[in-house]
Amino acid sequence: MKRDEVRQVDSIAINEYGISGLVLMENAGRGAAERIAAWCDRSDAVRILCGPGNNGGDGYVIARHLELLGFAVDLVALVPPEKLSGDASANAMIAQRSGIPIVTAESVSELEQSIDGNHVLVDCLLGTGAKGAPRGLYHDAVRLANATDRKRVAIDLPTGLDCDTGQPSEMTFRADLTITFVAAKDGFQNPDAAPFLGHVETVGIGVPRVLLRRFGVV
Ligand SMILES: NC(=O)C1=CN([C@@H]2O[C@H](COP(=O)(O)OP(=O)(O)OC[C@H]3O[C@@H](n4cnc5c(N)ncnc54)[C@H](O)[C@@H]3O)[C@@H](O)[C@H]2O)[C@H](O)CC1
Ligand SMILES: [K+]
Repeated sequence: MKRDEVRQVDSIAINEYGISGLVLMENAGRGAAERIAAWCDRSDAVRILCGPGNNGGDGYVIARHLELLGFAVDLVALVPPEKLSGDASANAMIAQRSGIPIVTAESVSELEQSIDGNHVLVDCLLGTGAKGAPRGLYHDAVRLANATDRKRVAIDLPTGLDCDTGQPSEMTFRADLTITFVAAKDGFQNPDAAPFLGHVETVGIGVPRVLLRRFGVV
């Protein structure tokens, strides 16, 4: 699917079918957590890097469900939870109230302290809302994450990869596993994307079959 199509699925599910965005985010995050749990060792500590939007919001849901599955998990917020909005803000609040460890990292030095070689790293930095190559702190977060030797998971798509063309930017999260929502993105067919996607798995988010049919997903 194209970026715009998958974003339409999201808004049609909410506006035409009346499914709350929170339900979509919960389904996305729970499904992603279950795939990460199946792919990691229970002994792996997992650190989720959260960006400014709903891709970051997914990260707060993933954290809650990974903890329920028995993993040691924490979050690095590149935007303080209180500055988030909408569904991302709601789930950041829930994670905070659930006592899931969250550190904010708003500088490169803070990032350097939190992105280390001891955790499986999950990229919830930028998703389908990204435009162009990761800028500023997001560029640094991808650089630091790629420099560790631990396993890396991308949520929805690797930060830095163009959703529709599959063209990697000069700083693209190099995932071993990519968990994408609703359907694989058109750009995933580009051979240049393969080193950054790793193994790709698709997770459904609960939108009705009739809506998936409208977009040719089923
Ligand atoms: N139906 C679905 O597929 C669902 C998807 N979900 C998740 O939501 C994200 C898309 O969320 P959105 O808030 O629209 O965008 P992002 O999270 O990607 O954040 C965009 C945000 O980031 C800033 N930004 C944009 N480009 C750059 C850049 N090059 N460098 C730095 N910063 C950038 C800008 O502020 C943008 O506003 C989707 O991927 C899924 O993960 C739902 O959770 C469930 C349903
Ligand atoms: K991502």
